[in-house]
Amino acid sequence: MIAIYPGSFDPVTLGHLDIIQRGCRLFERVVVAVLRNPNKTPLFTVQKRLEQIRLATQHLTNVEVDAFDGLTVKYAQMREAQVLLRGLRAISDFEVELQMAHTNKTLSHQIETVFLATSNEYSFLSSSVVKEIARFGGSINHLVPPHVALDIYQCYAQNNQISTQITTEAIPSRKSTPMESPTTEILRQQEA
Ligand SMILES: Nc1ncnc2c1ncn2[C@@H]1O[C@H](COP(=O)(O)OP(=O)(O)OP(=O)(O)O)[C@@H](O)[C@H]1O
Ligand SMILES: CC(C)(COP(=O)(O)O)[C@@H](O)C(=O)NCCC(=O)NCCS
Ligand SMILES: [Mg+2]
Repeated sequence: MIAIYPGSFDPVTLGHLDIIQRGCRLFERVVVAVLRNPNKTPLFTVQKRLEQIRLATQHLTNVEVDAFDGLTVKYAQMREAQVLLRGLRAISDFEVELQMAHTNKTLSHQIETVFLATSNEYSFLSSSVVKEIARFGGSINHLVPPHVALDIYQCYAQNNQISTQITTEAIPSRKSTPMESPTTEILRQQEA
């Protein structure tokens, strides 16, 4: 069975990765699908988010990472997937997720939404929380993969939104120069 795990992933967190890893044990294939959403102003481009997720999931053999636009169920049909995989953290998620699942059911009766409950340690974690902590100089090393932490710090540094108040322990050791993209650099090193 093929499952689509759709979302914004701006950026991918350890909470998302936990859902992906557990999904991989349940389904033959998990397609992490990043929505190209013209209504949102994300921190990272879709291309960058794809790179971040690919690097973070490269140890998983049955994961694919892709971008899509339009309706999620149409994308799922195109990929011949039977399941939409989503995570649930709290009641607040439940309301939105249930509405989404019901809407999707009206659009395609064949496709089932499957929810995985968040793991305890990630129940508070969201991409927004990560960005907020980083913006104000806190450490995010326990919340996202190292290459994503570098990307975020770099992004805020470039935007002058992060200040000298970032403590050195908040920033993982880095080899790249400030203007380079750490994720791209890591991918390049691995391809070499
Ligand atoms: N910590 C987590 N545990 C379980 N599921 C999660 C977690 N974080 C996100 N998800 C799930 O991943 C899917 C994609 O979520 P999304 O890309 O909106 O991430 P987010 O962390 O909620 O980001 P944002 O703060 O931008 O809303 C949703 O189903 C969401 O419920
Ligand atoms: C992308 C997403 C799954 C929400 O992702 P998010 O949890 O990252 O906000 C949802 O907005 C979506 O499916 N968008 C595509 C448009 C669509 O299919 N809408 C109908 C279902 S609400
Ligand atoms: Mg969300």
